[in-house]
Amino acid sequence: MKLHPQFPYALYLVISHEACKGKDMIQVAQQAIRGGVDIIQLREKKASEKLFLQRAQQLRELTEKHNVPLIINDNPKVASQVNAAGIHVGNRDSRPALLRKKPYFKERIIGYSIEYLSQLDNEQTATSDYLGISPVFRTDTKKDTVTEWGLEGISKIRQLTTKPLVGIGNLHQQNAGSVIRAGADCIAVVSAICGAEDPEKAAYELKNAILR
Ligand SMILES: Cc1ncc(COP(=O)(O)OP(=O)(O)O)c(N)n1
Ligand SMILES: Cc1ncsc1CCOP(=O)(O)O
Ligand SMILES: [Mg+2]
Repeated sequence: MKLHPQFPYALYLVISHEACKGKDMIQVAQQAIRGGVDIIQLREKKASEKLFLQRAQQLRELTEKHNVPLIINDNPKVASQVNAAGIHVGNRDSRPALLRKKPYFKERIIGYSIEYLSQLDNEQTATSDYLGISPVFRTDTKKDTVTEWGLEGISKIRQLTTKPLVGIGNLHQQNAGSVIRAGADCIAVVSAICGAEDPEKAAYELKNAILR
């Protein structure tokens, strides 16, 4: 597979304390980096702002050491407080076009979730650096979703935009290759790595399935 020049990452870990199910989140992230994860998003939907910030700071130390970009989900304040590489937002969050006007986000990565085809024509998509195809397949990790895009949805979106496409939602070693072949540039996972017995091995095998 060929990496997208504007988003040269193939395997994207979306992590939270909760998804690690009792394991230490920083250790899971460290193992995942060893296994080949290229970029990490911290997605804390239930933590207080204080805990979110603490976890973001810990993850930032680790990712900085390994030169892995850290993306913060939803929260621009936490992103700038930890000097993150960027932010991921959806339709119920801060708008990419408004974020882009803030000095902090001028040169940072902004990811935007695609839930409706009509979003491809909006200003938010135009100002974003990558699009999350959300979800590719229905998943228990995020239940408030709209469109289950499937492989056909990815192919369709691929024909309509040259933006980097990140597939997310119930992706694992067995379907990662087909998601890339359908037109995605990158695979994002929560459970396939955070919930794995051996996160390093899970990341390594996923990476191989993507690059094969
Ligand atoms: C890479 C990636 N793609 C999509 C999402 C979903 O974002 P959003 O629609 O804002 O939903 P929440 O994650 O906030 O529940 C994502 N986080 N990452
Ligand atoms: C954050 C997010 N956005 C769309 S699906 C999803 C969760 C993906 O989790 P999993 O990889 O466990 O299916
Ligand atoms: Mg969001």
